[in-house]
Formats: sequence, C-alpha cells, structure tokens
Amino acid sequence: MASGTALIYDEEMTTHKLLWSDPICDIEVPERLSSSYEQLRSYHLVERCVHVPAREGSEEEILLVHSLEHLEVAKSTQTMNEEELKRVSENYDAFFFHPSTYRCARLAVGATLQLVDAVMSGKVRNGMALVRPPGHHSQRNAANGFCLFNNVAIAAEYAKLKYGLQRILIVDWDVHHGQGTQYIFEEDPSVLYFSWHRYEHQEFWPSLKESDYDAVGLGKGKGFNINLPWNKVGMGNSDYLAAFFHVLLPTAFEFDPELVIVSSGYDSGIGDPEGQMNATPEVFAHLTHFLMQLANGKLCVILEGGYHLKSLGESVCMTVKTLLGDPVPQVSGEMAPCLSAVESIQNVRAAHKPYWKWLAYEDTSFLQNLSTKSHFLKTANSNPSTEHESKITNNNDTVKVDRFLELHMKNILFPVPPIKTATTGCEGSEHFLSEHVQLVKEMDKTEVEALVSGFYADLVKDNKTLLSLGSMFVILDKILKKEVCNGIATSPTAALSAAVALRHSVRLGFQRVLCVFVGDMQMIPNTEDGKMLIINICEKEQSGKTSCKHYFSLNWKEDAEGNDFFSAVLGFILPVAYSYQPNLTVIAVGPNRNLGISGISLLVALIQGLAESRIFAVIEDTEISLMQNVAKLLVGASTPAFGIYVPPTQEKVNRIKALRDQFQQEWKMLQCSVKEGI
Ligand SMILES: NCCCNCCCCCS
Ligand SMILES: [Zn+2]
Repeated sequence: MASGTALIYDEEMTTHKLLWSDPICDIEVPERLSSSYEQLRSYHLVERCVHVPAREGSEEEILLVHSLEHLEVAKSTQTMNEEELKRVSENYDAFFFHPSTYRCARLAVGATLQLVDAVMSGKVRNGMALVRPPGHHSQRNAANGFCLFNNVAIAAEYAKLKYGLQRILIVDWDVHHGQGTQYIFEEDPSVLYFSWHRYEHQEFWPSLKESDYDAVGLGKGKGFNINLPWNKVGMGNSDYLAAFFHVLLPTAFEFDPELVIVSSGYDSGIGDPEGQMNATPEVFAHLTHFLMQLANGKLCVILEGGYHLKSLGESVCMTVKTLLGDPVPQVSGEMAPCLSAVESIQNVRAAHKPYWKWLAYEDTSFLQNLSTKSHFLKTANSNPSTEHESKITNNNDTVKVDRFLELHMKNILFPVPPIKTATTGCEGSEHFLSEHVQLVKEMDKTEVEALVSGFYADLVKDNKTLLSLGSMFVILDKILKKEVCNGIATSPTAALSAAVALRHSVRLGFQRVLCVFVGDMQMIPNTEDGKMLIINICEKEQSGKTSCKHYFSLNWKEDAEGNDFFSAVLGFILPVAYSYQPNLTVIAVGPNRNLGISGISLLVALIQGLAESRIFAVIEDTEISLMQNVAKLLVGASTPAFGIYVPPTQEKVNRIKALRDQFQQEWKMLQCSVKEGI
C-alpha cells in the first residue's frame, strides 16, 4: 500500500514577475511561492514530505492540450525586451510575460507531471506541487488570468495516455471559475470537472454565462461538468462543507475516479482580495481529507491562485498536514450555510439530476413555480440571518487579516500525537501492529468495578466484560489526554460498552460526544442534555423510540449487491455530525449489524474529520474482519475501499429526505434546498 506525501517545489519558478505597472496582475507575485514554502518549513512539514524534483514539461506534453501556435508564441517571448513583452501580453485577458515566463511555465507543467508519476507509480500516496504561473484559466490557444499553460488539464491528459485512466476527477476550489479547464474537457466524459467560484450573477470575472450552474457539459460530456456559482461574497466554512456534502462528494463517489487532481487555489480563503470570502485555513484540511477517501487515496494537489500571502501559506500548510495523515483540526464558525449558498446548491443538484443516479429522486418541483432561469430572484435584500457576518470588515486590510490569522491559527495547530491508535491487543490486532499502534495494558478489576459501579453495575457480570471495559477506560483516557489520536477495542457486549463509554466520556469532561451505533443498541442513554448525540443505524425502529434532536434511528438494510450507504453518510450523518461539532466520536458496532463492512468503513473514513480525529471504536468481538478493517483505517495504514457503488433506492432517499425536512432547522448543515415560499 503506497504511503508518503510528495512535495514539489523549485525556486526557479519565482523568477517570473511583472515588469510594468498593472493593477490587475500585480497580485501574482513570486513571494506567493517562496512564502508558502517557508511556512511549510516553519511548521516542520517539508522534512516530513518526500522531495520530488520538478522538471521541464516537454513541448509534446504541452501540445496534449495547447495548440502549436500558442506554444510558439510563448516560446518566442524568451528573447523579447520589455516593450515587446508588454505588447504580447496585451493580447490576453489578465496575463503578463517576463523573459523567464516560458521557462517557469514549463517547470510548472513538469512539476505537475512529476507529481502524477510519483502518485501513479506508488512511490507516494499523494502530494502537492507548489507551482506558478498557475493554469486553470489558460485555454488551448490563449493565456488568461495569470495562466499560460493549463497544468492540471495537461496532467489529466497525460495520466489518461500514460496510465490508461478512464475516470479522472478534477476539483477546482479556487475562487475563480477555471473556464480554461471547462472548455478543454466539456465534451469528455472521462474527466469530471467540478468548480465553485465567485459569480455574483455573472458580475464577477471572468463574467461568463457558461460559468453558471446550468453549464453541465456538452455531447457525451453532459453531466461531467459541475459549476457551483457563489452569488454573494462572504461564503464561509459551512457553505464549502455543504457544497461537498450535497453536491461534490455524492457525485464523486458515484463517478468512482481512478485519480483525483485538485486545482488548489486558496483565493477562496479568508483575507484574499480577489475572493472576499470568509473560509478559514482549516477548512482546506477537511476538503483534502474528504478527497483522500477517493481513488484509493491517489490525490495530486496543484497550486492555482491565492493572493493574500499569510492566508495562502496557512491554507497550504493545512492541506499538506492533512495529506500527511495528521488529525484534522476542528472547523471553526457557525455550521449554517447561507441562503444564497443553499440556492446555488439546489440549482446545481436540479441541473444535474438527469445525469447522476444518486439524484434520480431529487425533488425539482421548485422549478415549476419559478419562470426565470435564475431559479431564484436575486436575493438582493435577503435578511441578515441569511448573510454571514464577516469576521473582517474587508479583506483589503492585509495587516488586519494577518493579525486575525495569527490568533486563529494559534489554537488550531497542535503537535501530532506520537502514537496514532491505541488498542487492547484484541484478536486480529496483531495484523496491523505498527509503530503507530500502542497496546494498552489491562486495567485491574477493582478499578473497573469502581468506575462502572455508578451505573450498569448490575449488567456487568462476567470477568470478560469487566476486562474489556477496563481497557476501554484506559483508551478513552489516552484519547482525552491527547496521548493518542484514536482507539479501538472489542467487547463481548458492544452495546453495553458503548453506553458505558458515552457516560464515562461525558464524566471525563467531553462536552459533546457523537455516537454512531450500528446494530440494535438495546439500551439508549438519555440524550436530553445534549452532551451526547446518538445516530443509531438499525434494521427496524427501536421500540417506541422516535427520532428527536439528539437521537436518530436511521433504518437501513444493507444492499446485497454492494454499498448503498453513501447517501446516508453524505446526505445525513456528516451534515448532522458537522452541525453538532463533537469533541469525541464513538463508533460502535453491535450484534447482527445491518450494514456491510464497506458501508461501515465509509462511515469511519469520512467521520475522522470530526473532533480533531478523536475516535473511539468499539466492535462486537465476533467481528474479527470488521475490526481489522476499522483498525487499519484508524491507523491510516490502508487507503479505504468502499465496495461496489450502489445508488440509493427511492425508499431510502425518501427516508433521508424526511429526516432532513424534520431536522434541518436544528441541524442546518442538512439544508440543501430552500424551503418553498421563502
Ligand atoms: N477585471 C479583471 C480582473 C482579472 N482578474 C484575474 C484573476 C485571475 C485569478 C487567477 S486564480
Ligand atoms: Zn483564482
């Protein structure tokens, strides 16, 4: 199994720079690269990565995407004087040439292809390339928006040719629409292109009609181009996460890519003068973590934009830290997407309904009620509750943004725990023992009885249960003290152990404990005080217990053909969990589970983004292979495999929709459509 994270950086790419005054282009400075690299070094992240050298992209590789004419024009600029450079640059929208631009652009292409080779060859699992000039605006025959050659588009064509790939996902989280990439692949069903971008109803650059949500691709490519326009500035962490849960991830898992490439622009982050958005650096750790669960972890992150140096640097570090497998920091801010974001999400889901199985039963009746194409009137005067208050008055005050980020990142960056996983050395754990795993010694019986005596004492009869409870307490203690990141234990009675673990965790001081219980839970703790939130995935309604704000019973019967659990995890469990913001997650699998191992693996893999990746898993001791799968995921030893994708049945979609309609006011991350009549 491939491991390791590649980092590609070559100082020579800092030589390209603007030689004359141009207020549009003067933000694309060499320091974008050097200060990002310095920030990575300051967090000791460079030394933890595998260094892969850049190289020049060959003319042949560039011609995979660009015309010979475009290549020749670019090549001819190397010997021009400033006057000539200025004149050639004026042929393009927002681009500048320097004598070294051509050389730098070829290094940017080569660095990107080096990363693709390192990942596809298994030399590393994933990686990041810090490159400039960026690429996603450049087109077959034109430079545009600071971009000369489309690095990511060339990488996709290269990967198809060299590795015979048939499904590549490009995620463009830059705040600008990568129209160049869209044009290149809009008829190509083997490349799924997703972009969100500041749009403001076509007012924001590049102000194209084809950047709107109804540009779904052409011909055979229909459905493989996804545009999510942001029609207001100030979008934040919750809007970005909602876009992943309710648009990108369900599509991405159905598409099942063999490789994921990110057009990683950080001008969608707080403080950036172009984006004017509010999302804070740690959100990129979450976005990266989600994409790491696709394509067996084969993920290539390529720098695009990002023009506030401090914001850019912090976001680059959050990305690389996550690629390295570090715990994902708690995401900040109110977990409630704004009205405008939910409108855009609803529109793009409706536009793509004809092309994706997961959207087969999407309710698009709202389209009938509205005549205009922009399915919603511009929410010009939308009331304050639908607007995000901006943490910073305006992003143009660079020093103020620096100060904010200084403080914000202080309580986020935590040392990586020396040990990742603690376990009781239960059956089957010998398979995955590695330096990341610590065996915990059993706790002595009297101590356990003392801890359990308060409650459930009557239930705890035999020694075996007492011992398993003992080791559970030890593990929970280590997680609380941050000596380990997560832990796993088996139990003869997972339901009892889970109930005891929940009570013990609250008593240890965890304020919000999320418990996902698979199987019939037998006893359900009282969740009135909100200190626990329980999601019970069971085959039948628990006797008499209906769902309420902190207790959900989600009936699910595993599909014999494969894994149909994606819509439940992405459309319900994660949105509720992210709304709740737990500081510990307990995953328990009891007897007669009703979910397949691949469904449970999906749940464990995606839920690690919560609670700073603090997870305690307790598994019925009869489930040896499940235990091994979950343990490998917690250690980070394996890239997850989620089985055969099966789309949800109408009945299952309706069940999730019913829960969403009932609880989307309490747990706002569930929102993906605007209530009628707002
Ligand atoms: N009024 C023209 C604004 C042009 N702005 C170009 C921004 C390119 C960003 C590359 S990520
Ligand atoms: Zn950009």
